[in-house]
Amino acid sequence: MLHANETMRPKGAALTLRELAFTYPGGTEMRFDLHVEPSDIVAVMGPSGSGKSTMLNLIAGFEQPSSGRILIDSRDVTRLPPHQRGVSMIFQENNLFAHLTVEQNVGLGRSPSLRLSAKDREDVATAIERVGLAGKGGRLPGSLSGGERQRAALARVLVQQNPVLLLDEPLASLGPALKDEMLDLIEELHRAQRMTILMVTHDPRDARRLAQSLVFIEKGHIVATGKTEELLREGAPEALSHYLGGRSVV
Ligand SMILES: Nc1ncnc2c1ncn2[C@@H]1O[C@H](COP(=O)(O)OP(=O)(O)OP(=O)(O)O)[C@@H](O)[C@H]1O
Repeated sequence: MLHANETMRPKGAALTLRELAFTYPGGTEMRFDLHVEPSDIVAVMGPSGSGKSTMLNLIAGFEQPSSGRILIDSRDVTRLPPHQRGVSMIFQENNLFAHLTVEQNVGLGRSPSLRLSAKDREDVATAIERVGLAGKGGRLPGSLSGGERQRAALARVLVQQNPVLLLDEPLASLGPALKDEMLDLIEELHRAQRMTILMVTHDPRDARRLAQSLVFIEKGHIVATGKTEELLREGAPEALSHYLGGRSVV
């Protein structure tokens, strides 16, 4: 369904976290060190409360680290506002403005003031079509299903054309069939745009399906990284095996 073309050309950026430190008021310090190669897809796993969302929020610029650096390719984005980082993020839900149509929500990915050129409008329409929402551009998010709303959020990512995409449990509220469709779509988008992807998931099947690499976080630190298959097999580090319970066996 998707093809890379002139307007949506392949790209991805290396992502590096260097001694990135952050502490919530009254919490203990989290510290992240990570390097992701351009266009890799990385699954981020770990127990509830371990810091997965916090790490993504730091990368996106929604939280500020107390020290350390975030590099996207060789650009230091640590102190840049979110919209200047080249990072898109999709959450579990509430990715769309309820009072704006699908078209407008997607258009925001190109212009925050929705001043769109003819070319922008064309790209918005193409993106909406690519995620399978043709004919639904005039709808408000409230009249879409949960899966369709997540598709609209992906269409916005397409027009943003950022080299890094962060997915914070984007499939968690979807049933199994819809989840599969979304995974297919994410794979297709990745083939077309080659963005570097970090995806938080609690489901080892999602990790296996999409991500070559896996990062395991515990208590605010990355305690294991490696190839997804290897880490998910028996013999994974103790903390990861414990977290996975019986689910690690292929
Ligand atoms: N705004 C906040 N203020 C204070 N503490 C917070 C805040 N947000 C998160 N925390 C705490 O920071 C820790 C890490 O939270 P985070 O949301 O990053 O975990 P997570 O791994 O994404 O969890 P989950 O899998 O449940 O979504 C938790 O102990 C959480 O209670």
